[in-house]
Amino acid sequence: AMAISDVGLPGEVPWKKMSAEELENQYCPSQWGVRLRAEEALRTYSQIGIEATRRARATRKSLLHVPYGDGEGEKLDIYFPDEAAEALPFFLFFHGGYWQSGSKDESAFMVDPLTAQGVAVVIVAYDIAPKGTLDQMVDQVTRSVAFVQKQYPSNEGIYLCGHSAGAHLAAMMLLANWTKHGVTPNLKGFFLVSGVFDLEPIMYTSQNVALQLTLEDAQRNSPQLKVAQAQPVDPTCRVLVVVGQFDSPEFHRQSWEFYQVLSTRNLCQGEWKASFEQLHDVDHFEIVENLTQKDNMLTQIILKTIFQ
Ligand SMILES: N[C@@H](CC(=O)c1ccccc1NC=O)C(=O)O
Repeated sequence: AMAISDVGLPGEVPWKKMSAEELENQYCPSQWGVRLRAEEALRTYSQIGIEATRRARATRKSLLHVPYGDGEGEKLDIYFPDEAAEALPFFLFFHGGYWQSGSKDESAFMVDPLTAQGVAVVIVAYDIAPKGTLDQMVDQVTRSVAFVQKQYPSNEGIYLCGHSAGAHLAAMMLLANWTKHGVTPNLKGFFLVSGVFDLEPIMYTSQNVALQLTLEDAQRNSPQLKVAQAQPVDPTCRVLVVVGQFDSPEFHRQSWEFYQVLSTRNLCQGEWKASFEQLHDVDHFEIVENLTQKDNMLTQIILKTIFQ
């Protein structure tokens, strides 16, 4: 089969040497599970998310469908710990689904174990494609973070977590210009779970039918290309890049290369306090499904980071 492109240095951009079919497969997470077949893996993920959300809404104090902007899709859900407190850490979650599926209403996976330890959890909705463009989604996520800071100015830290496409949106917040939002959020940590940080290969997959990314869109929205020029907001802010053992080689490469660029001393002084973790025995979906469990490795890493 024809390679997508023959330009680029060999070894540096392995995806450019792949056939269209191979690239499609590398960027189809449900093909890589070891326990369930594709449709079953997606159905299980959705069922666990729906059940966790039902439970969170039934058992936790919450504010649901709170508008963070004027748009119909600009809503977020806040779940609170049982004990009222003035100052809480806030954990914001951005769901995945390749910027074209998923919703906040089936993504409250981590609410139970985090609120039980005194963390407020915010599940953020954004306008997925084709309604929303990538630039609009990045702007919405930026405004959702600014909104939480404005509503809870005495928060004990804002932690951003995203999965897959949501990890991309969270990573874009490393580049945000907060001055035009009238507030600097108290960002203390990023948890980037099985993310995509260089969007160019996505252009050559079926995902781009809905996304319609041009090369300029992809480059402008690729934290992999832009983060070296960004200023760390707070030198103590941690960035954890995590990928599942059974994520595809391309997902492993995306996470590893993003961690590498974060750990490289950059032009604007300093570097991010980044770490990299490959989580044992989980695929692209189990890595998030397991956040419903308090004794899960990633849940423990998140709690340790928040309460260190
Ligand atoms: N169509 C994709 C679905 C997918 O990628 C996905 C689904 C739910 C949550 C995250 C996902 N991936 C990245 O955003 C697949 O079959 O794997």
